[in-house]
Formats: sequence, structure tokens, C-alpha cells
Amino acid sequence: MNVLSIQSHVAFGHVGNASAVFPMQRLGVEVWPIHTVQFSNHTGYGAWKGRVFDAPMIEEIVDGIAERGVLPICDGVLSGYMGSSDIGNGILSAVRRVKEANPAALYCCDPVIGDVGRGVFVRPGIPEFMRDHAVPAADIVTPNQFELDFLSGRSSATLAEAKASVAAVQAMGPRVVMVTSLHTEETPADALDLLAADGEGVWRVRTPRLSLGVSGAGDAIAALFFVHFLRSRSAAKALAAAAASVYGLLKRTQEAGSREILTVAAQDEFVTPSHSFPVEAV
Ligand SMILES: Nc1ncnc2c1ncn2[C@@H]1O[C@H](COP(=O)(O)OP(=O)(O)O)[C@@H](O)[C@H]1O
Ligand SMILES: Cc1ncc(COP(=O)(O)O)c(C=O)c1O
Ligand SMILES: [Mg+2]
Repeated sequence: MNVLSIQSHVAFGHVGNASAVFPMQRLGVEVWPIHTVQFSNHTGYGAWKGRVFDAPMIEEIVDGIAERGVLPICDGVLSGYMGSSDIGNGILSAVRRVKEANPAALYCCDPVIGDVGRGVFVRPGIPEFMRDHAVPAADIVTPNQFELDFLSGRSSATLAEAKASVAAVQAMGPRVVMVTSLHTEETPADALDLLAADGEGVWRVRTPRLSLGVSGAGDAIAALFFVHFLRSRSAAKALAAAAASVYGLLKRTQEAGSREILTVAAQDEFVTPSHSFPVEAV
């Protein structure tokens, strides 16, 4: 399986491609990473160095890949942190080229915009670009609760509201939606929910809430969900597998007291997760 992964890259630590590429490789996927930015570290530190690339650079690399004649064997495109809405256009043009070459390829868009508590952490214009252009072009989207609320223009304070928000996002285009870190009135204080919907049903996985604040978990879970969905074509199975792996990864990270997720040290969690959680139809 071959996945074109277009997102941010950091030299130190694990967000964007530095969080997503290795778990996919560990699952046996050939990943073709293209970086939208290269920063020293993730922006959660408040300071970083590096630069944002541009749409022509993304298109140039896709051109070079196309010249190798391999776009027809690309099974999917994964996008995440975009850097600028211009880069977003470059990503959507890559998606169009891949789908022209392989109509069965799927586009999974992780609509990285912000987070509850931290607010919007991307450049102006990106939230609207995600809502008006990227999400409508996607087959699969993986918002956190903050991003779900922004995209749907609704609130998700209860499970019923969250399901209505998911349906509103599906009405924008994507058939499959996975919501991460969902906390509704029904969610116990020491837990968090994940929802996945695929047009046939909505499923929930509930895991304990760990006391750590790290970046990059969303990038890892989007990559894992996408790979498991491409393989199983089941949103429920992909949700169970991705949630178990990321929980194991974060539990190890918490135990080690690390500020960065233990993508390398806890790599066995991607293949043989040490925890598993039931999937409930809701
Ligand atoms: N504090 C936490 N405790 C347990 N699991 C967590 C925690 N933070 C993140 N996760 C897991 O990682 C997933 C993705 O993280 P999330 O923070 O929602 O993504 P993002 O970084 O995109 O906002 C969550 O759905 C959850 O499964
Ligand atoms: C460069 C970069 N990419 C991606 C992300 C997204 O990380 P997360 O997976 O926590 O949403 C961040 C968050 O700070 C970031 O700074
Ligand atoms: Mg995210």
C-alpha cells in the first residue's frame, strides 16, 4: 500500500509527518512524505525556527513522482497541517492528480485548525480554507471537537449534538468522519470519547483520559485510522485499532514523563497495542 502524506515536518519531536510517517511505515505502508513546512519543533512550544514552503514546491514534487509513473499505485492522500491556504491549493491539486491516475484512491484530510483551550493555532485563512475547500474534497476527515464545531458551525455539548455535527460535516462531502477527544455531557470526567461515522452507522470508543498535554497525537491517530480504513474499509474497525494504538503510545509517554510523544520507543503499540477498548454503536 502506498500513501502520499502531505503535512508539516519538525526536526525535533513528533508532529505532522514526524508523527504520522513512521507509524504507517511500521504497519507496512510505503509512505511518500511531502512537507508543507519544516520547523525546528512544534508550535506548542511558543517559539520555533524554520519556514513554510509554498504550493509550487508541493506541485513540483508531485510532478516528479508522476514522472516516475507511480501515481496509479497511490492508494491514498493524507493531509494535515498546511502552513498556508496557498499550500492547501497545492495539496488539493495533488489530490486531483492522484484521483485522476487512480480513481479508487481516497483522500483523508485531518483539518488541523486548533484545539479546545488553545484556540486556533494556524494562519488566518486556513480555517475557512479547510471548511470551504479541503473538507468538501475529502473522503475521510478527522477533526478534534474544536474542529468539528468550527466545520459544522454547531455545538457538540451532548452526544446527540455531536452526531448532528458529524452528519453536517458528512453533508459537506466526506463519507467518513472520525472525531477525536470528544467530551460531551455524557462523557465521564476521567474519560474521552472518539466517534466514527461512515454513512451506515456511528460508533464510539471511550478511553481513560491521561494527564498529559502533548502535540502530535492527532496526526498519529489520523494516519493510523486512514491506514486501517484503507485495509478494512470499516470505520468501526479502524477506530478501534487507531484508538488502542494511540492510547498505548500516550500511556507510555505519560509514564516516561516526556514532553514529546514516544513515537519510536513505543512503536510496538502501532502493531500490537497493549490495550483495547470496546466499540459501541451509538
Ligand atoms: N490526555 C489524553 N488522554 C488520553 N488520550 C488522549 C489524550 N490526548 C489525546 N489522546 C488521544 O489521542 C487522540 C488524538 O488527540 P487529539 O488531542 O484529539 O488530537 P489533536 O492533537 O488533533 O487535537 C484522542 O482522540 C485520544 O484518543
Ligand atoms: C507544525 C505542527 N504540525 C502539526 C501540529 C498538530 O499537532 P496535533 O496532532 O497535536 O494536532 C502542530 C501543533 O502544534 C504543529 O505545530
Ligand atoms: Mg489535530
